[in-house]
Amino acid sequence: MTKIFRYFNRKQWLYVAASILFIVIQVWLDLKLPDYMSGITTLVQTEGSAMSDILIQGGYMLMCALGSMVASIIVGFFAARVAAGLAQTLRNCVYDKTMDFSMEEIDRFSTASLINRTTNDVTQIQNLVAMGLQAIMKAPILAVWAVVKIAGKSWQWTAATVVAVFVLVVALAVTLIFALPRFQRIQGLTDNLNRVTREQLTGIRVVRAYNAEGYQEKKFAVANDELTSTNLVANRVMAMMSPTMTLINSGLTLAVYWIGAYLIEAASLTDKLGIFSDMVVFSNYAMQVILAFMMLNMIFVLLPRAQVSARRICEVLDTENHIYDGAGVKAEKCGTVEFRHVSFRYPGAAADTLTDISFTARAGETIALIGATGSGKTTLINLIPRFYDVAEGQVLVDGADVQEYKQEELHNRIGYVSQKAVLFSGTVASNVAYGERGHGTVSDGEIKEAVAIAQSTDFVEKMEGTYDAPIAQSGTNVSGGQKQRLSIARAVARKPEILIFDDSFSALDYKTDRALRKALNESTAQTTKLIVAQRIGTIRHADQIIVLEHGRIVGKGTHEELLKTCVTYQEIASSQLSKEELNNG
Ligand SMILES: Nc1ncnc2c1ncn2[C@@H]1O[C@H](COP(=O)(O)OP(=O)(O)OP(=O)(O)O)[C@@H](O)[C@H]1O
Repeated sequence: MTKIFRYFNRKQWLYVAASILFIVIQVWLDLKLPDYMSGITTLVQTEGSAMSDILIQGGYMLMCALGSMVASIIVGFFAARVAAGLAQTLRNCVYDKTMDFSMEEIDRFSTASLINRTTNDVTQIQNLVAMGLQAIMKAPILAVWAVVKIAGKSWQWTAATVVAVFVLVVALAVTLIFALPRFQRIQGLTDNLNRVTREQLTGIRVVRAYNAEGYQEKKFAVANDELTSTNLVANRVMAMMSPTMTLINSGLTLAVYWIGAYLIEAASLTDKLGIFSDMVVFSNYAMQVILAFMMLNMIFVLLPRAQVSARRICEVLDTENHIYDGAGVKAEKCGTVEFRHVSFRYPGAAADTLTDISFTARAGETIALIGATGSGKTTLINLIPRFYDVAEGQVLVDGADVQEYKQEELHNRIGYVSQKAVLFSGTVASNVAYGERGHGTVSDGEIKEAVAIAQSTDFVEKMEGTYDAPIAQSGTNVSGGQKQRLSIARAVARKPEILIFDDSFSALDYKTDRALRKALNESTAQTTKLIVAQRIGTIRHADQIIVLEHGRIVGKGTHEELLKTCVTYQEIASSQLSKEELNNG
């Protein structure tokens, strides 16, 4: 939890210092009240006291109470500012860190957990700081000050207060021992619930089409029940604290008056009044001590959760990113890609996904990757933008190892179209001109040109607002093929040296596929293209086709060469092409 304090900025520390000042003022005013009360008790019991004297004392009490209220409001205001500011800083830090994560770290934490850590966990810290700043600071100041005030009054009363505080501390400790592990589980179970809900909502069409609502509901119910029951146990344990506190509080008042009754009875007539007055004052101070611990109790309700959240946030913030920037490369942008004896294994996997991959794509060439599903095509191209680092060998872009590049420099050389087309909420234009490319922003003309190359002009110009037509989150208001074409337009608009298409033509009809490839070849003749494809038709004119099987290259060459030399390619081709097409190469 203390690690989180390093995220306070100077201004927030100033607010904390100001809060402490106002808390001291508040405690001083609170503890002045019993003094005036003692004065009033004495005045009431003294013969000949004037009413005006009592009213004056009462007026002072009122002023103290009002002053305390104002100080408390000011502290609340500062605490809210500090808490909200810290929450904002933490959200920014976690978000920035997550953005820097490589796929390895994202896979390790899971998307649902990262979202939860950025939102729910940060809120837990915010709540603790908002409440804690008032209570954590006030409680010890109040407790110590009140103890100083009552010390020396009567050892019997002091002993009763010590016993009450001891019982209170034991009750707090027992509660924490039971509740803390449960609060730890609650955060993990919340992640799980988020994961199940997310999965269900993103796959809602499949769920409906397969009448799997019942199955999903059961999955959700299991996650929900587990979270609810853990929550219930933890909260029941915490709920015990409030009556325990009230019991101790009432018990102490009773003890103070009981002891007081004996002391008054045993005292001489002249001392009786003094002891009675002391008793009233002492019981007030003793209440303040208990109040301080009750405040701490409030913190202990929030602290365990916040502690777990702080640990989860720090886990993200302290994670060493496996992929870090290289020193930077000044290599001329020409568009060559070379794999030199590359092997790769996913973290935790038992075997290599790619083994000894070597090939070269020269500037302007089109390299196609084909192979059965799971043969490693996506994995291979993901090594070029350095989504993962190789285990062995080297991936070179423009003659330099990708690990030597600053990631931004590397990504500026690449236009990447992922297997699953991704669009962001915004407009057609904002999606096509997305991101930074290192050589100025994408102009309107370039957007139109890229949309035309991606064979999207027709449907974009039919949309209401054309290039400014809204695109919903994840592109749910355009079709799968339209989404793919806009993703291609986005890559083309970057005008990179290297274009990577990961099975990006799969949702296109044959006519559009052909037209798009023709337009791409004409307008991006100088650009090196790496195309993952399932259809032979998409890649048969590539300069080099690489055939992958179980993560190894089993064939390399042109369509005609592979038809003669590579059995795997022949099998793929014979399943897709007619006899004449096969015979004609
Ligand atoms: N993030 C990951 N973590 C662990 N293993 C993975 C991960 N992604 C892919 N794999 C595994 O690596 C292998 C190669 O997957 P990859 O996605 O590269 O295949 P592919 O040839 O692109 O398949 P497809 O044509 O179906 O897209 C598969 O066995 C897959 O299970």
